[in-house]
Formats: sequence, structure tokens, C-alpha cells
Amino acid sequence: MTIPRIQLAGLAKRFGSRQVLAGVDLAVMPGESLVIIGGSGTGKSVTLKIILGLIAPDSGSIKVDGHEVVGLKGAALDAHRARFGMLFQGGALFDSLPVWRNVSFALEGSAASRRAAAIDNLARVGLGPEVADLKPSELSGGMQKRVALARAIAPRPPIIFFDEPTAGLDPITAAVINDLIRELATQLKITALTITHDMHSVRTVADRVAMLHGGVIIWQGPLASLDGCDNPYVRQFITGSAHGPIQMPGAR
Ligand SMILES: Nc1ncnc2c1ncn2[C@@H]1O[C@H](COP(=O)(O)OP(=O)(O)OP(=O)(O)O)[C@@H](O)[C@H]1O
Repeated sequence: MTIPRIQLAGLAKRFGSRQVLAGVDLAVMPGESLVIIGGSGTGKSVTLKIILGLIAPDSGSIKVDGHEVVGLKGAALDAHRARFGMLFQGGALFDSLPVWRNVSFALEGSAASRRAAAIDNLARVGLGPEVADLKPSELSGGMQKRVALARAIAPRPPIIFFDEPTAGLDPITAAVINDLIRELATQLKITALTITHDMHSVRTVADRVAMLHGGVIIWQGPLASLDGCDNPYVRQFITGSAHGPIQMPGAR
């Protein structure tokens, strides 16, 4: 039996009186692209932060390639984190550094070899070498996202987290980024875990979808079974309806 790349079991986290995660069970298989959907504030980002060891869970287990990672500290925690690439919502590029230094930030070696690697990774996201010496602020939002994607793949991490990868992008640029994520994950055999509200992202990027609601995974299944799914929470989410079992503050 294949060991999951990431396996969450009974993951729970409370902030004050708010039980955000109440026993999340979820497995991501090697090379799989799993998308977690769920409304605002359901704990999607908290789940990613707990996996990265940025927030400690109250209880539960996280195994990466079969090894428990909850409670890791020091060098072991650093080694755990080095297995993950991140594409942050805002891109999170360093404005004071030229594009090539952003892309090669986590790479080692001489400046010349890092620059060459940056240019190679920029090509993978459809950007030419002329972009390498520009500052992020000189680029459009879509190009910045590509640069952030090049940076995330540059160290060839086995796992990449995509946090709202299309937030703030126009629909066409968003579609290009979704296609790129799908293509890169497949080509580079990266295990991808994406959190998003964007159903276009879900449909392009996911092999499998899991919905987080009320602190637990209430449904999961292959992308192909999403539209035929009769779970009322999932149906409300994918149709974007104000009416249904999910009640948002201020909804009538
Ligand atoms: N460090 C923290 N301290 C206290 N509460 C927190 C902390 N981090 C997150 N929360 C709370 O946990 C809940 C879940 O937050 P989270 O950011 O994971 O939601 P999300 O599903 O990613 O939402 P969105 O889709 O809007 O980004 C929210 O109520 C948030 O206020």
C-alpha cells in the first residue's frame, strides 16, 4: 500500500472559545493534487500552518511520508519545512530584490549558477530572461504571480502549498495561473495542496477535492464526482448560493 505523502488524523485546534478544527482526517497521496474548499474562516489556512509547524495543534497527528511531524523542533523542524514550497496569496516577493534573486532565494551555489537556475525556472512559467533583472514592482500582478510560482518550484520541493493562488487576478490571468499549476505539478511530479474559494481553480487544478466545514472534512472525492455530489454543503458551495445549510453572517 502506498504511504500518503501527508496524512492528517484527528487534527484539532481551538482559538479561545472557537473550535476551528475539530478532528480533521485527510490524506494526500504522492503526486496527487488535492484542493481543500470551504467558506471563509473554516480553518483552511490554519490547517496549512499546522502542517508547516507554524501553529501547534491541540491534538491529532500529521504524518509526512509516514513520519510523525507534530512536535518537531530545531533542525528536524527546519528539515520538515524544507520539503514544502509555498505560493502565498499575495505572492510575497521581496520588492528590494531583482526577480532572479527572488526566484533563486532558497537555492545554494554561486551567483552565476543561481541566476541561471532562476532563468530556467522563469522559462517554466513562461517568462523570458529579460524579466530577471527587473524589480517585482515593475511587473503586472499576473507576472508577479508567475515569478512567485517560479520561486516555489525552484528548489523542486516534493510538496507545494498553494494558498488562494488566483486571489486578486482577473479571470484570464487566473486561468493561465491555474493551467500553469496543473502543468507544473504534473511535469515535476509535485504533490500539491491548494486552498481556494475559486471554483475555476478547483476544476483546473484538482485531482481530488475535500470540503472543510464545521471543523471537519465533510466530503471528499475525485474532481469528476464533484458535480454529481449530493452533499448539500458541497452543492451550496459549488453553486455559490446564498441559500442552503451554510449560513454566513449577514445572509438573509
Ligand atoms: N493565530 C490565530 N489566533 C486566533 N485565531 C486565529 C488565528 N489564526 C486563525 N484564527 C481564526 O481561525 C479561524 C480560521 O481561520 P483561517 O484563516 O484558517 O480561515 P480560512 O478558511 O483560511 O479562511 P479564508 O478563506 O477567509 O482565508 C478564523 O476564525 C480565524 O480568525
